[in-house]
Amino acid sequence: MDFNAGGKVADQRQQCEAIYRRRKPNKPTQDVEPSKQSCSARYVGRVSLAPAAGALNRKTSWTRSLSTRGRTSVAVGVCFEYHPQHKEPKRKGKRKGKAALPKGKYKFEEEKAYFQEVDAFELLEESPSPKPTTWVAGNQTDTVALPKLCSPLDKWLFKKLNFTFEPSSTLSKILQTSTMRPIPSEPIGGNNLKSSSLKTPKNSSKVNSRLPSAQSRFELSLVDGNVLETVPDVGNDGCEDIVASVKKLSLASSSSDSEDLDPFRALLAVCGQSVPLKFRDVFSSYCDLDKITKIGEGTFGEAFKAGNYVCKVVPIDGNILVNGEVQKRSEELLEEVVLSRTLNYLRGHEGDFQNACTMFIETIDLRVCQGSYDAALISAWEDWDEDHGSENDHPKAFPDNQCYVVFVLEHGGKDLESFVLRNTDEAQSLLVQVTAALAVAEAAYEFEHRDLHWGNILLSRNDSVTMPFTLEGKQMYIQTFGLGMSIIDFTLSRINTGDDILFLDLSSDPELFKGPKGDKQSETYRKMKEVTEDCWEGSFPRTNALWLMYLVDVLLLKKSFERTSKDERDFRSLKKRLDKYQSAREALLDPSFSNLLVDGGI
Ligand SMILES: Nc1ncnc2c1ncn2[C@@H]1O[C@H](COP(=O)(O)OP(=O)(O)OP(=O)(O)O)[C@@H](O)[C@H]1O
Repeated sequence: MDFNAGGKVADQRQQCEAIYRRRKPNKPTQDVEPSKQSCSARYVGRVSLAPAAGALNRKTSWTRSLSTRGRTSVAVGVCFEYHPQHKEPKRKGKRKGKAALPKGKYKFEEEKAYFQEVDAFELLEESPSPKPTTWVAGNQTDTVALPKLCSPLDKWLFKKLNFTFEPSSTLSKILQTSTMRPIPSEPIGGNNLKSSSLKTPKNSSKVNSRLPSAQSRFELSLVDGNVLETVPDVGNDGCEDIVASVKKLSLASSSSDSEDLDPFRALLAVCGQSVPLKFRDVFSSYCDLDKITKIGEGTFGEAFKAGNYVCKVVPIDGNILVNGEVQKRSEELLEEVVLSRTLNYLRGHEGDFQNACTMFIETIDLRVCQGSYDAALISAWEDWDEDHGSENDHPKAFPDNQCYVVFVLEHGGKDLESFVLRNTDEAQSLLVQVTAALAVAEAAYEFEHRDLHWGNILLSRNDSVTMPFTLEGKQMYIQTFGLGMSIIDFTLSRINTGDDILFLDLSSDPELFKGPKGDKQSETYRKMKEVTEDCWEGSFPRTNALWLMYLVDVLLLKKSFERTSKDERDFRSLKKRLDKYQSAREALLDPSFSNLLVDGGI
């Protein structure tokens, strides 16, 4: 490749220390009078409590790992129950919230020294991450200004009452395809499709996605109208009455009584359930419970490996703080579901075959669970904590009535932060894969990821030589050198589903843009703000190019792999050119990528 060409307050602070570990150090404390706190603070006003005394000590990059991708906000309302959790002190020398460090070739000392150097130089504090504000669904044609921070479901209701008297067509579509059920324990890429589920011509995708997935079977079967026939026995308790549930929901949605539009019920319906399940019902579909292992954690999610899949467990709607954060609400999850389902369509099973790729993580299934954490999950959580030192609260704190959404995802491998790249070939392929994925999603859905930091890019090794994708009708292949890449975490992403524009209004999260000067991730948020002029509903594919520039920086500054000084010069000149591109689509035309792209001849 030739790159040259191209609380509450004071009395509670002490207790708060245990659960506000992720807060940024060195931030001025913003105390809030109890009188000013209210339930609505959960959505609109976010209140900072004093950071833990220990947190005032500057963290090193070495311990910052997860925090950079965590959220910093703390929403406090009088309406939450306060449940302080007493975690045991971290084991010395462990990286908090980190995936296992690669063994063997991993140059631990070298990378540690590098991080220390970086800390001394540029990273004065953690990059702030977005607050979990509510999703906003806009509509290109609506001229009526929507309130800024109302729930998507409210907006759906708003639109229904004022415009169409129908639920959002995006949500309707999702409801129509609410039951995606993988066959339990089937290996990824298994090919035992049932003939009944293959009747639709929509399966004739031009895209050679890796292999037909379990999910496609269910989506296809839904197109056939065989929903109940093809739903296997997975967690049957909760989904006996899927159709009734969905019907009930649509009836509710045509009523003018907003109380009928219970977002939790909508979420259940979207997940093809009428009642929440128990964890063991869901997990036992994928593996023996004693085989569950934890593989990662985020501010909101605990990620467990179950068979060949990853189950990300996100607590919802509860009143206790989890990992220092107010829990996400059903309506927020509804939007995330719509977004991840929409990206699933890119896999070529449905819809726009002009644009297709398999580089966005596949959402295999979505489930709503209720209850305290299962013993098997607690045991997996504790094992991981023992090995890695969890930054999250111990899940035994969850009460019996706690609800969760379980995202059953394709296993995408390790995140770029912990993955050890071997050489320049792999690094270049990674860049081309990310660029192509963004280009495809831009073309299909005006997609912008808006938070593509190194924790949100997953990598794995396989025996592939190329990776296919289709961009604006043209099929292409990327040379992979055996590296597979998947993009995760669409919390900040913006997408135009064709019916709705889904985006997170980052103007309501000023902290996001106050990260340390010189920190590449923080600078990228700031550059996005410049580009969008803080108007986050609009389409600004340039933000994708900004994250590509960030990625080049990460490869140059934070990853060590076999490379020459010419390779480094080439990366630097690529970065300069990326600065001129207005989108990932433009970036994909960069001459330096051409050697890794093979025309599929279509
Ligand atoms: N599909 C997957 N395959 C492999 N690992 C995964 C997968 N999904 C999540 N993980 C692991 O779990 C971690 C947490 O996941 P994720 O970032 O989605 O959680 P989150 O709570 O949304 O994070 P954030 O703190 O950014 O909000 C990831 O960094 C990754 O290590």
